[in-house]
Order: sequence, then C-alpha cells, then structure tokens
Amino acid sequence: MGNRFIVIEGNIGAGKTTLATKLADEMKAKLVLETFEDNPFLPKFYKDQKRYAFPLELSFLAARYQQLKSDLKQGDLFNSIIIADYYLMKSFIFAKITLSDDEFRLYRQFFDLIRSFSAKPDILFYIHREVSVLKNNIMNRGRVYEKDLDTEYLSSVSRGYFNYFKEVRDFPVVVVDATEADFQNKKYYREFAELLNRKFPCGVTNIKVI
Ligand SMILES: Nc1ncnc2c1ncn2[C@@H]1O[C@H](COP(=O)(O)OP(=O)(O)OP(=O)(O)O)[C@@H](O)[C@H]1O
Repeated sequence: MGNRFIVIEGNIGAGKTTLATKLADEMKAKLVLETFEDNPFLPKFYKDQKRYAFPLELSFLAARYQQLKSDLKQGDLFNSIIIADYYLMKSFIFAKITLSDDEFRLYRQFFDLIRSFSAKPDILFYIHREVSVLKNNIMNRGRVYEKDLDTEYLSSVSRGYFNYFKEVRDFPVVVVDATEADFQNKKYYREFAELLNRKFPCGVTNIKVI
C-alpha cells in the first residue's frame, strides 16, 4: 500500500514548502501547504510576542484544523498520495514555546480536542539544518516581520521538535540532516526523493544527505 500521507517538517526557513511542492509535482500527489500569509496576528506577534502569542496560536490551530479536515478527507487518503508541509503537532510545539504556562494549559484543552480528529502521517521527514543556515535562508527570503528572528528562538523550535520526536512510537520519523544540502540542487533533491522508496521503522531514524 505504501505511504499515503507524507509530511515534510522542519524549522522556520528549512525549505519545507519548496521540497514538498517538488515532491508532490513529481509524484502527482495532492499538496497540502500551510497558510500563514493571511494571518493578521503573525506580524503583530513578531513585534510583541507576549501580547499576541495566544491569539496567534489559537488562530493557527483553527486554520490548520480546518485545512486538514477538508484536505485529508477519508476518501482522499485512500485514493491519492498526500504531501503536506506541516503536521498538526507543529502548532503544539510552537505554542509550548510562545505561550506562558497558564495560557498553554488552556491552549492544550483545545489542542487535545482537535488532535483526536486529525490523521496520523504514514511517514514524517524532518529537514534538519543548523540555525546559522536557517537564519541565512530567512534573511534571503526577506519577509519583513521575520527580520529580527533570533537564534535562541530558532534553537528552541529545533529542541521542541526533537523533544516531541522522542515520544513518537506509531509512525516513522526520519530526521534528515541537510545542513550541507540544498534541495534546489538536483543531486540532493534526487537523494532525498529516493528516501521515499525506503521503508523505515516507527520512531526516529537519523539520515544524512551528502
Ligand atoms: N504556531 C506558530 N506559532 C508562531 N509562529 C508560527 C507558528 N506556525 C508558523 N509560524 C510562523 O509562520 C511563518 C511561516 O512558518 P513556516 O516555518 O511554516 O514556514 P517557512 O519558514 O516559510 O518554511 P520553509 O522555509 O521551511 O518552507 C514563520 O514566521 C513561523 O515562525
């Protein structure tokens, strides 16, 4: 039967969207991309994190739930391959970093409700890049509100993902060390694409793309 629901994850600026789009194109798969450009709280959050974190996290959670619900209908999962550039847990990982303890407790109640409706991936690939590389990518793409994104924030997002992966038992998580690999380059892209033909055990496997 193979992998039907494939997730490409990674820190901010890891190159998830480009890679997921290329793969979906090649595999004639349905592409599910995270939408964030229309989120009015995101630019505000980067200016004043304390004040806007809670509405930001709730709005992301609501938007992602809506999207996954409509894009991952049961029928779709049987009929076609789906490639997404995020997994619902991303919301949880970010919220744990951005919210205060009491806000997070409240957030968690909503998250647990929503989580019970969401599909589990058949496989999740996490593109790992060093923070200095992420910072470079973020600067080069030039989204104004991300210009002051600091190293500590990016490091805490990476730690958040790795802590979560330690708990995953029911699907394979492939951590792809791609610090030296640009997937715009055909050689690296092919090397990554070949991983999709391999079988991985549940839990974490570390791979380096060279
Ligand atoms: N739950 C969240 N809480 C706070 N910020 C978030 C959350 N989800 C997304 N963001 C922000 O939205 C923006 C887009 O995030 P994301 O990492 O998905 O895209 P990206 O950096 O364009 O990815 P890539 O370059 O890997 O394709 C980033 O500024 C990110 O920090």
